[in-house]
Formats: sequence, C-alpha cells, structure tokens
Amino acid sequence: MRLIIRDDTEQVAEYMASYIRARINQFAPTADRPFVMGLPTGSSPVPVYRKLVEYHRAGTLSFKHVVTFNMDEYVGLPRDHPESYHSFMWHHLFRHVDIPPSQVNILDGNAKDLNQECQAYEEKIKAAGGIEFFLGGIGPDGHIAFNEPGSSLASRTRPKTLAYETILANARFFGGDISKVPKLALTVGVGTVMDAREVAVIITGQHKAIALAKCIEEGVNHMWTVSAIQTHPSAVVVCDEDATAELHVKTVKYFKSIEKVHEELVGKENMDLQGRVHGSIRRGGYEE
Ligand SMILES: N[C@@H]1[C@@H](O)[C@H](O)[C@@H](COP(=O)(O)O)O[C@@H]1O
Repeated sequence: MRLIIRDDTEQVAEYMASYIRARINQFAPTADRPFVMGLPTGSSPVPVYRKLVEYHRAGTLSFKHVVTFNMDEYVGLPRDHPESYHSFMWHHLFRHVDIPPSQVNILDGNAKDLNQECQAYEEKIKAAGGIEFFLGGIGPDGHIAFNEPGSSLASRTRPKTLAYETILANARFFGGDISKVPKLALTVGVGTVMDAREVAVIITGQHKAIALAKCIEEGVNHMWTVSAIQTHPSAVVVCDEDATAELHVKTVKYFKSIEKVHEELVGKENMDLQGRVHGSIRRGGYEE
C-alpha cells in the first residue's frame, strides 16, 4: 500500500483526479471494454469531481465508455431529495460529463425488497466484469462506504444500520437535525470494495487523523473497516497534512521518502501518471 501526502485538500484532489484521468486514458475504454469505476459521496471527493469536470470540459477526459457503481445510498430518502446520494452524484459529476445515464449505477434505497436490490447490485458488478478502480472516502470512525465499525471484512452489498457517530457526522447535511438523517443505508461491502482491481481512498482533515493512523500503523481490524485495504495488492491512501496528525513522524517520513525515490526512478516527465508508468518499472497499479 502507498500513502501519498499532500499539503491540503486542493492538492489531494489534484493528485487523485489527475491519477484517475491517466488511468482511464491509459485503459482506453471502448463500448465493449468499458472502464468500470466505484465512486463515493461525501465532501472529500467533491474537489476531485470538480477537477474531473474541468478535465472533461478541457477535452482531456471522456466518460463515454465509463461505467460507474456508487458505494452507497440512504434508505427511504426520495431519489430526488437534495441529500440523496443519487442527487449528489448528478449534481457534482454526472450531469457535467458525457456519461450515458444507462452506465450509471446507484443503489435504490426505495426498492421494495432491499436485500434483493443489494444482491442484484453485486450481480450487476460481476456482469460488468468487476470494478477496475474503486475510489473511496471514510468517515471519522474509519468506515469505508457505510461499513460501520464491526462490519465483516468479507461483507457484500447489503442494508446497514448506521452508527450514531455517522448519523451525527451527517447531520450537517440535514440542517444539523439528527432526526432527519436516515438511520439505514444500502452499502457495498468491504469485500465488494476489496474485489476491485485497484482501490484508492481519500482521507482529509484532522478529524480523520485517528482513523488514518489506525489504517496505516495498526493491524487489519473490523472496528476500522478501511484498514482492510492493507490486504489489497494494489491500494493507495491519499491524505492531506492535517490527517497525518496522529501518525508517527517516522511513518510520515517513510512514506514521503518512498514517494521521493519513486519520483527519481520514474522521472519528472512521467509525474502526471502519478505512480503508474508504462513499460518496465510498473505495469499498473500501486504494487506495494
Ligand atoms: N457513506 C459516506 C461515506 O462513503 C463517506 O466516505 C463519508 C465521509 O464523508 P466526508 O467526505 O464528507 O467526510 O460519508 C458517508 O458516511
């Protein structure tokens, strides 16, 4: 696993978005061989989506042959509610790019049979050939998607009761009114995320510093579900300086030195590929 540290959220977004652009363009997706992505909601990915939209407008990125699967959705919120993840994704990304709506997949939190909806989602991912690249964010309690502390690290897409801490954290999107925050969600499982061929997680802000330390410096633990990425063969965490507050200085220095040596090996001219180099050094992905 690699840890990439940037000064602030803007630089984190720049890194992540340019990496995604390079990854899609390098994959050269076609109608028969689309690029399949997993996508998160939350405030952390917003600047990443803004940059992806900019790239699209500048003509350097197309979503024509991209298929997306969102991580999660609230149960019981109308699809067009401003805080549904459906609305969020169309507002921040999909309506600004050339993705055909038929290639967008978001769990239906109003499905009659929620278990059936989740099972069908897993099958749809499988039918699409699996997820090539899963972008994730985390909650301050280290949850990835809505895989709250104690979720099985082998979990699949399913309905999930939200932890009180998550309900509190998300109250800011519902005018600070806890009673308005849905208490149940549909979410991909940790196992679903881990099945992706590559996983990248954005962790920003001092309020996520403990979660980052648990994920990087401690063992794999179901109480910090994002820590499962330690077992993934091709994973990266991209964080800002604020989020490193609970890491040992030695850890920060270590990952910065890895990146420095990597830059020297790869050469400045390839830096836009951010760790993914054509040819002999890397065939793809973050192997560490
Ligand atoms: N289900 C979502 C997660 O997928 C997301 O990672 C998290 C963090 O949101 P933010 O980036 O706003 O801190 O919010 C919710 O809990």
